[in-house]
Amino acid sequence: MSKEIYENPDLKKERQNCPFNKEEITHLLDGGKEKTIERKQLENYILSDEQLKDAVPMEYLSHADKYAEELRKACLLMHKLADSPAGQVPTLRALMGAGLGSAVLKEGNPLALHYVMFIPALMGQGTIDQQAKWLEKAYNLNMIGTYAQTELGHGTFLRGLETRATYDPKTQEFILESPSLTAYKWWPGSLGKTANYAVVMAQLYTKGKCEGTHPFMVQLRDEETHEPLPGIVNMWLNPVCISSYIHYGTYVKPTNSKLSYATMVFVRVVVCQDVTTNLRKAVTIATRYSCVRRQSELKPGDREPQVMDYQAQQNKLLPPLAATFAFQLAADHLWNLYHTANNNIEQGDLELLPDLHGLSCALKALCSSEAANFVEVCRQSCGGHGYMSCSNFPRIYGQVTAAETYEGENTVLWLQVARYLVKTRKEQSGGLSVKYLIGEEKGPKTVDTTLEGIVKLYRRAAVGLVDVAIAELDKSGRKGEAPHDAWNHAAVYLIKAAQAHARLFVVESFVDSLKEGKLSAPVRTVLSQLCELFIIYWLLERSGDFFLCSNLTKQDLLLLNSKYVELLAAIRPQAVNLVDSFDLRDEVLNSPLGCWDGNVYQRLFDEAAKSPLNQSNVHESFHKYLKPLLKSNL
Ligand SMILES: CC(C)(COP(=O)(O)OP(=O)(O)OC[C@H]1O[C@@H](n2cnc3c(N)ncnc32)[C@H](O)[C@@H]1OP(=O)(O)O)[C@@H](O)C(=O)NCCC(=O)NCCSC(=O)CCCCCCCCCCCCCCC(=O)O
Ligand SMILES: Cc1cc2nc3c(=O)[nH]c(=O)nc-3n(C[C@H](O)[C@H](O)[C@H](O)COP(=O)(O)OP(=O)(O)OC[C@H]3O[C@@H](n4cnc5c(N)ncnc54)[C@H](O)[C@@H]3O)c2cc1C
Repeated sequence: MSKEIYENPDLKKERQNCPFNKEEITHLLDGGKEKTIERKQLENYILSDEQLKDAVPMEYLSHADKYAEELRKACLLMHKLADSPAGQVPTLRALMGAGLGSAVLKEGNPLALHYVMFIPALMGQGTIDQQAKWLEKAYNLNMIGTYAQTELGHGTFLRGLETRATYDPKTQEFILESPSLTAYKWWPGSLGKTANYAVVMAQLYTKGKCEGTHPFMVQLRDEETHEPLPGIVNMWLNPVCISSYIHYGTYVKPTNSKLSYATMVFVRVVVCQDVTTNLRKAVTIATRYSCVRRQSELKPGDREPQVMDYQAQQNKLLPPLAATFAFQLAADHLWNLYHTANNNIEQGDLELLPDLHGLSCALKALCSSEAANFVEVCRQSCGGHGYMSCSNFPRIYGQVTAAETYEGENTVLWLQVARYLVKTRKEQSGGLSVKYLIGEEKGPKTVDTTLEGIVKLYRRAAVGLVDVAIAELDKSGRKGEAPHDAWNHAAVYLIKAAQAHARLFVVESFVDSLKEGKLSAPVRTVLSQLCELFIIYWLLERSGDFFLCSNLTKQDLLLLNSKYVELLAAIRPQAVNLVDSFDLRDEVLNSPLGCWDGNVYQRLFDEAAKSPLNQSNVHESFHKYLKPLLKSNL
């Protein structure tokens, strides 16, 4: 007799009469029906392997045991990738895209940097010969690499890195050295115990001249014993300059000194997708739990309502739900720009490089910071149970908030965006993705609160805030301030302008995707509601920018507020169906609060029972410490 599959009655009711085809949204997010099939096959291939499951919850292991257990699973995962019917590279991309790795490697993947930075650095910076020598070895996992750039004393300011690579024309070798404690490479993932090679970013010195930071391939450990090579602590020998610019002893400048930063640009593009995947998990957990959880009294005397029926809860969860679609579509646009720009760069055409740098910095900073804020709101929306480690919110939050710092600390990236915007606006040239900055915004300044009208408001804010920042810079200049002081004293305005530009890109991506997309009417309706909700939400959150740069009035704002709460009520009935469309398996969500069947309380109880402290009624520490205290009559 087939076991009756439990489904929480409230969730069951939420799923009845769904007005749209969930699979259509799943396919949209996956990039098509075929991609969904591939993803599901990969999920089955990975998640069905009993050896990839944790014998005990990771939180109860020691630091060293956690490392060993994650390394065991990571190595097994790599074997599965290599044996994957879909091929190693497509499977890896699918694994990363689906956020599957973190479903298996809950404390972090000791081999992630090998795939996310080491191999991309070889592919993006290595010469043909170097790629022939190392890429196959790296793909075959005959070497494990990392990307060692950050030092104890420098992470942001790459021109300040202290690690030196001095070219010796006699031996035609580079001598790498860490001249001081602050020069020690610090933070690179896998560097401590796992990697035996690294791409090391160092200042290249040749003929007594510093030619700036360049990537070097360095062997860190013996391939057999894994012992660190002699002198590895503060002196490295025999590194090889990747994409060598040393030709017969002479340094040949690259066409653009920032091409050595290319790996970071790639990862910033990847991070946008990764934080969106994590946000989808958090929103799914919080939404399902909010429809299972009944609490308090809405109508006196009535049954306790689902907490999702409180407008306050909808205000917490529906904007992040909408954001998952907005960020996914923007990340897709950025990924396409990345590919176009990269193909052009390979042909020597660098025209799109500034756009790619500006946009990748903008979107990485925006998506990571917004996702971190939204994940925290999702956690808080689940009350005490959201605080538990098993809810998975602490881990998801740790992953998205790290992205606010790594791959370029967000403030620093915002200032990079501002530099690009000011230059584009002042020079009235270039700026593929900021064409609105070239020439004047045409048309009347009257405000209409249609979708198109709201997008125009975002454009006015984006160009207006750049002009405000430029006015500040010019004012400081007129007072005789040096450009670097004027820049520093305008930082607040510059960052606001950069953020407004990033939000405009996300808003336009969302609106344009709905215009272009071949969507059924029911899907278009619900996604249009989410789009309108999200762009009004952001406008209300930052209304000051719009008051400053457009003719927005108090009446307009009150009208938009009313529209916003109407949209909350309109979308509320579809919240569970929308998160179901993400098609995230329970093993990927890894949270008793977010499981598909809504059997929350039993699963919470089962999780608690796994704690070592719950394996006996009285822990041994009672007899050692508490009992003597109780008897001590202090
Ligand atoms: C850019 C800097 C801040 C400043 O650099 P400079 O000082 O050299 O430049 P200037 O500011 O003077 O500008 C001069 C000029 O150059 C232009 N410029 C600058 N950068 C670029 C660039 N990249 N490309 C093109 N052009 C550039 C700039 O616009 C100016 O132009 P104009 O003169 O015309 O105005 C620089 O110092 C910098 O980048 N700092 C940040 C350092 C950084 O980013 N470090 C990162 C280290 S690596 C790291 O942190 C790794 C983190 C871990 C990564 C893991 C990612 C995981 C992602 C998800 C994967 C999931 C896989 C698993 C899935 C699962 O498990 O489920
Ligand atoms: C989880 C994690 C994984 C990492 N993995 C790697 C890795 O694999 N490889 C690697 O090389 N690195 C790695 N890093 C390091 C990471 O890249 C750096 O921490 C990051 O680039 C920030 O640099 P920083 O630590 O020097 O911060 P700092 O720049 O020192 O930041 C401190 C403060 O100074 C401010 N600040 C700095 N410069 C400016 C400026 N010009 N204008 C205004 N404010 C400024 C910042 O905004 C910030 O508020 C990792 C970091 C983390 C957290």
